Amino acid sequence: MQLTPLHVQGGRELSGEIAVQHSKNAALPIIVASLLSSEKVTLHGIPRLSDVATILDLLAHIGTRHAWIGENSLELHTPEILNTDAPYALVSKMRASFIVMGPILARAGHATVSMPGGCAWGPRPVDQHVKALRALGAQVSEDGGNFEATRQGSLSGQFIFELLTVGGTHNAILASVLGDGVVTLENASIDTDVVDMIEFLNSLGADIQGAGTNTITVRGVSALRGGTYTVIPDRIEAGTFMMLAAATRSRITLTNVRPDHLRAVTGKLQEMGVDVTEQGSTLTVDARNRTLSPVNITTQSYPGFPTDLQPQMSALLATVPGTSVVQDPVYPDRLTHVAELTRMGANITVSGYTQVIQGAALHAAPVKAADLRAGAALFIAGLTCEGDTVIDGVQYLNRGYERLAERLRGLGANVMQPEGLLAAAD
Ligand SMILES: CC(=O)N[C@H]1[C@@H](OP(=O)(O)OP(=O)(O)OC[C@H]2O[C@@H](n3ccc(=O)[nH]c3=O)[C@H](O)[C@@H]2O)O[C@H](CO)[C@@H](O)[C@@H]1O
Ligand SMILES: C=C(OP(=O)(O)O)C(=O)O
Repeated sequence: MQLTPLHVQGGRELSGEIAVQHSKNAALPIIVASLLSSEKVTLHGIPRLSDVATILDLLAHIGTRHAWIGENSLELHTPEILNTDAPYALVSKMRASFIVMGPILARAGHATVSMPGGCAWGPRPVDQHVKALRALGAQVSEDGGNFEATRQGSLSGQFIFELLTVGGTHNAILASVLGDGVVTLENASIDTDVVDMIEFLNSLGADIQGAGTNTITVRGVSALRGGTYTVIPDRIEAGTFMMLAAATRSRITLTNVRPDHLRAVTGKLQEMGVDVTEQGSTLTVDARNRTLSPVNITTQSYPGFPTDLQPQMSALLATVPGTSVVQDPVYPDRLTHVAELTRMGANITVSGYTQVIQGAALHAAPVKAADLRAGAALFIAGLTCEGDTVIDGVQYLNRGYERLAERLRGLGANVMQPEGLLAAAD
């Protein structure tokens, strides 16, 4: 859905407290994992986002009935798998949809899932998902833009991922939970979103060992029961707000945070001279009256600096005098923010996946977000400068940030609400 542009008038200090939403990237696989149980599952801490609406549309096609039972609580029930396919129209909207392959295959014995296609910032392969399922005994073929997976018996055996993949680890675990085989995944992702999905599945009776380590063992069980689970706080939203506080040289307190999930981000902000203090699930970022220093960043898998915060960090560093170098080898083409920040006066030179950023004051300009985190970067940049920054492509922000304009207005941000920004998920 095309939304009217967002108007941001910055150049003022922000202050106050903001509650961080629960994690989009943990919630999506947990919603998908609910497909493995034929009983009712209740999830708390589900952010109201367009990505959540998209995954619920896909699950409705597969056979899930859902009901919102509170602002951020959702009941899901999949008594049986009605359709074993995930069509292009639904998968192409959001790449995370590809992991429905695992649970459909587990419950129905076969699954047809459209190839996910590229993102705004470049290719996002799924070869590791396919290799893992094949190594564990499934047959996977490619036909007419779809992957078709079938299995005769339970999945079993060992797979060593060739690289760390969050989605690949999700998919392989989801395919292995039901049955009587034993699956060992080596070089598996230790990402917080993988750990959260495993804890959810184990709470329904799955037998998955090794969460948070590179070796995950899944012992098949005959069925999962229903249950209730609360999703972890969103470390990417928290990191976005931390960078917003630093870029606007403000003091902001974030609640509903897991500071232990944000060590790489906190460390870099401290290295820049930002004061970050933790107290339980609260984190205060203070950049008032400070001269910030440039830093170098290289993205990595968790617990390294996340690629999902690279554009926001680039926007912050574009305001910090001196030379910073930002490298994103995880997604080398994730650079759609650069041309738009340049329209706002940023001095960024790109070579491969490396940005060399010479910090300077930015100025307002009309800009366009081409993806979710690029949109967040432009939002941060707009809040650092006076004048009217008009951000087009607001629908991307709705993918990942719940009621962003309204919540930031609570911190004193001057953001005009475009029509439709609240109506993200139903
Ligand atoms: C919905 C969700 O949770 N999305 C996150 C998830 O995406 P996603 O799970 O898709 O990302 P992966 O962790 O799989 O990708 C990491 C790296 O592995 C590569 N790769 C991945 C799979 C594969 O089969 N082959 C392959 O080469 C990718 O191109 C990338 O370079 O983790 C990314 C990396 O932290 C984040 O940017 C996304 O926001
Ligand atoms: C890129 C993201 O999500 P996805 O993997 O669904 O594209 C993100 O959350 O920043």
